[in-house]
Amino acid sequence: MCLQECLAREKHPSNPNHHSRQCTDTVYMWKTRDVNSSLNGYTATRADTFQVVLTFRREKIHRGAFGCSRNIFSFSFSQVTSLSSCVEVCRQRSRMPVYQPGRWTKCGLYYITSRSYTTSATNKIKDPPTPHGAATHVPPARPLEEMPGPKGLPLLGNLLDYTKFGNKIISKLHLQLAKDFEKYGKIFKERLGPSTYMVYVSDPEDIATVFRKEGRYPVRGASLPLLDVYYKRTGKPLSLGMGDGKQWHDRRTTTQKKMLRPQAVQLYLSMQSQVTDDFMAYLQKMAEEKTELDIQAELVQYVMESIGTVCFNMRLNVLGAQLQHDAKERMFIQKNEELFALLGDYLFSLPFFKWFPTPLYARFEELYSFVLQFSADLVEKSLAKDAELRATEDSPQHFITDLVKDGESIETASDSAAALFIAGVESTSNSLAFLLYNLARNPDKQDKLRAEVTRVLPRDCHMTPEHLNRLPYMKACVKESMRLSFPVVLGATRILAEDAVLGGFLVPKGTCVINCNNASCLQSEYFPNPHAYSPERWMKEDNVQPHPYLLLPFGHGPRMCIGKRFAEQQMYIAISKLVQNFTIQHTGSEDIGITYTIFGKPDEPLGLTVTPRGD
Ligand code: HEM
Repeated sequence: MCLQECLAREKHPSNPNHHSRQCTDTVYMWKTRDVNSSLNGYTATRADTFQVVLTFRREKIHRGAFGCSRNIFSFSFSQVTSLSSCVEVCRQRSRMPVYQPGRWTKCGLYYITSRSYTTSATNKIKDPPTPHGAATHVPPARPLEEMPGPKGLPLLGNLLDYTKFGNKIISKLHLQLAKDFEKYGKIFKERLGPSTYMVYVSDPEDIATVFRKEGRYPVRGASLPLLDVYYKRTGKPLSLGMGDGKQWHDRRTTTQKKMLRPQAVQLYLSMQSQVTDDFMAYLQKMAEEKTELDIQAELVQYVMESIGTVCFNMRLNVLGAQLQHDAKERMFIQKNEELFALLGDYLFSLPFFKWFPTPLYARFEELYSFVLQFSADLVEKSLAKDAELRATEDSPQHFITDLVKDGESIETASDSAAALFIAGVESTSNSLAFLLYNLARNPDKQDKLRAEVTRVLPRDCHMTPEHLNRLPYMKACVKESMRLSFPVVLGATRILAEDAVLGGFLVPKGTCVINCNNASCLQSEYFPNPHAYSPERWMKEDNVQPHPYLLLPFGHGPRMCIGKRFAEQQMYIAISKLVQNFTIQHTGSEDIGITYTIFGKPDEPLGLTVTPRGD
């Protein structure tokens, strides 16, 4: 029975000449039924208002908890030709995922006639009788070879695109990817070498599928070949976050308990708050003395001090220090920055250095040896200080010693602290710089954030977990800044552990897939007015939340960034205290772009000033 017939049968009980009313509530339990086969065949013909209610269980990523999302959309009948197309429009508008068993719970369908009254009579729409033997129409997945993408050379494929002669220079990769997505759609492939394919995806549903197919020990695929060669040559044991399989997993397990559990990270909150308060005092003093500051450089030193306090449980005293050109700390900052630039440049390059040590490899080794030695010296000092402290204090908090207590060897624990320090400085300082920039460019948002912070956090008070829980707008500001200024050159990459259907193509197990959050984050389909800085998009009161896989700046799943919570906590404290005490202004050029190493950096000085607030 089609809808037209269905409506024609329904008469208002008191006035049989009037067509009705609310036609039906729950049409289908989508958990068990396929949307296309269920809804096709009902053709809407009347120009009445038509509402579709979609309800599904939303998986809250990272926590394993579930929530429910309900969306209602109205159409006139003339806008739709069939219910399935209408439901699909709603689904896309509300950015709900495509139907999956277990995720969808209910799809309700209502009619409100042009006379707009309803009766209690409801009429359940039944499935159209399926002709015997007719198969549900699910288009078969197409082979990977048919997926669109840039044509490559016969043997090399697209490899040369990633050299300095090609269009995929890492520093501006995001711009080329945006063009590719526009040209090929939400998914495209490249060939690296004779038969190795790499697939780029930007649809959040495809991104979710990739994470579901990443396997127990996810493999990133786009590894850092310079590091691989370094560890092979030197024979040193692989550091935290390196290698794959069980070896990677075992190396990470103990450390991750200290870093990703909210309670564990909160233990470091007061240390990070103290460093932040000292930073505020330093900025205040500089303002009083009318000293001009390079805020970006100050942020790097601030993050270094803070992450150093966490990893080594001691102050490095780089905060606000006027570091001499040849000071080891300054050299660490510079060399670490160059190190990440080299790692990024050689992400997809032809690794000649695997076979013979090129000058580039020699430079890399020099830089890496320096930052490792710098961190190892800090570890040594830290352990000596800890031993001293233990003589007087019962159990002072100490990252390395705590890892040892949990079963790590002292060498492994020390190596973890060093690795985290190296990774943490370069990543977080850049994200923080962009956050300040975005707030400076949007004074109304900055004022709104300040109002929230003022309400929740007394001025001379250390940040506590309770304060953090009451600052949703601040968290939205951080999220939105990461959306606009995506912090890593590519979203998380994965080698598929199983075959997957992505964008209608069958992508075989073993293929490297790149989840391009940096592209999806700027698509107007998902984020209306995508270039505007609008933290409100992430606020709970906004009914329609962005799809949970659209923005994953720290990756996702068992291989996600191990420093995520530390980095977030760092940014939360810093930005709350900064807006509370200062007005952040932007005096630089209009639109500052991003240039990528592994991490995104402003491509010119940000031109930020901070002015103390009198209130
Ligand atoms: C804004 C700051 C940061 C961003 C945007 C960021 C981003 C990322 C991303 C995208 C990954 C790959 C995740 C995946 O494949 O799913 C990653 C991995 C990693 N990050 Fe971060 N990160 C940040 C801060 C930090 C900090 C502060 C630390 C250390 C304290 C850190 C240590 C690591 C490590 C060790 C890995 C490798 C994990 C593994 O493979 O097991 N990151 N990060």
